[in-house]
Amino acid sequence: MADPRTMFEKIWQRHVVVDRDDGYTLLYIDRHLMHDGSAPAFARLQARGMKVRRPDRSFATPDHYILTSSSRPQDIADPQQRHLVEVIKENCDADGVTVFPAGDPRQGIIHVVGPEQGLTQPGLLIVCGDSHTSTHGALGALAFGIGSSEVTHVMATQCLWQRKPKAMRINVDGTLGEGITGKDIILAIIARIGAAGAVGHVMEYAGSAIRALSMEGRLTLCNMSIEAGGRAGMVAPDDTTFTYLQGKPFAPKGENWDKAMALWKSLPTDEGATFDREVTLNAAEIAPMVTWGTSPEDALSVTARVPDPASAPDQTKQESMRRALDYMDLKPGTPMEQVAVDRVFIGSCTNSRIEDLRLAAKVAKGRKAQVPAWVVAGSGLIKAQAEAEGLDKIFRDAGFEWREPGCSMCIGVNGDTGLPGQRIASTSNRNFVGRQGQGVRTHLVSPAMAAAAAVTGRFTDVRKMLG
Ligand SMILES: CC(C)[C@H](C(=O)O)[C@@H](O)C(=O)O
Ligand code: SF4
Repeated sequence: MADPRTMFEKIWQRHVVVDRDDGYTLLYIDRHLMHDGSAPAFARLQARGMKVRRPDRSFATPDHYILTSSSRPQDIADPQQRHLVEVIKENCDADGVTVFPAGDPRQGIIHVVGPEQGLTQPGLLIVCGDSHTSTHGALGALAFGIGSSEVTHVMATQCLWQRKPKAMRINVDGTLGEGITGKDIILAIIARIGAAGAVGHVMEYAGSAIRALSMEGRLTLCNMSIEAGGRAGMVAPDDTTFTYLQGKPFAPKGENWDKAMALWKSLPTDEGATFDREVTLNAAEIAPMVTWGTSPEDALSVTARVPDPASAPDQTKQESMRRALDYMDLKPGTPMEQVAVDRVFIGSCTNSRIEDLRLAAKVAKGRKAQVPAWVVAGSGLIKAQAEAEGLDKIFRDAGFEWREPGCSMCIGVNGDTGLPGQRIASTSNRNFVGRQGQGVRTHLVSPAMAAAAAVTGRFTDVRKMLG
């Protein structure tokens, strides 16, 4: 029998065009996903008189610069941003690339749209000029972010030079408590291994708690692999994956489905395959998580207290903790549940899918938001589905704002920002200094925890509010 291989190894090998002596490998790309930020890469391609080589393998939608107050690009006040949103459609149309433009019901955040359209499939090699491309690994694809010049390279050649990453497995065994989500798992993982804990590695998430996760939960988990420094995140395809994919617009049909299934079932890591590193967590020990600092690794249970820099192992760490606490305006020893929030944001490619909105609505139902709270669905289709289920009404009745799909306040390059000094409970993936606006203090939480913060005005253990 052949040597046991990891899922990453199997997918990597299927895409090797050539191995070069200097350690670089030319890989064939199955899917190239693009967003409005890919416009400069397109311009470079055009400057060389070239067109997209495989338009049938390329897909785009505007997300970063789109407004969430209106889906009409004409309403974007900043001419440069309006140009990015409009030109991606023009470029795609000119080269025959499928695009879901502003105003199209399928438009949304590219990492939400890919899986939703069935473009993301097990065994595929997927790239996009965006670090959160790791999201797509939730379906058993190998998916990673690339730089802008690499985007042009893929447009021109459908290939990409890469150094082979190492493989790491994160095992999460046991049963999650009620109200604990994929977001809490990934924050617990990053708190454990650190924001650089997986640098140079592809992370495979395994174990009974991962198998029990829905597709949405797995997408959240893989989305934040990059926040642990991982090159990619993956979950082996199983019945959850197949059920999710079946019938999606770009999923294989009929005989092709059966063929695809045969391949997909061969992808999971073989028994006895070895990883460069393994980490194990117990799902039962994971509480609703909240970040206190300015890195996703600064995460702890909502029942904990703001940590004391004096307890840090070395001086460098002590100083960085002090800086973070200063920016976040938090005092060591304060119970997280006593920290009041000024705003709430439910959205982003981490947590804007239907299950996220259902969970947040369950907490918001019959209660009243104490602070401004936004709900931004990840795509037009999710927004429509939520409306069909009456979730928008639950949110509106509870005083939440229901907006158009896009990256929105996850990054704030689109006008959706907080005010200096505001503290935001956010379902996004980055709590960096200034990420949601100058001087804004971001705390990463799950959609359930965000809704709980909205209706209580402070961080509240959502377990007390469910059931
Ligand atoms: C703008 C884009 C390139 C960037 C990324 O790579 O992730 C953004 O999506 C982000 O989340 O910071
Ligand atoms: S939602 Fe946020 S993290 Fe995701 S692609 Fe947009 S800006 Fe990046």
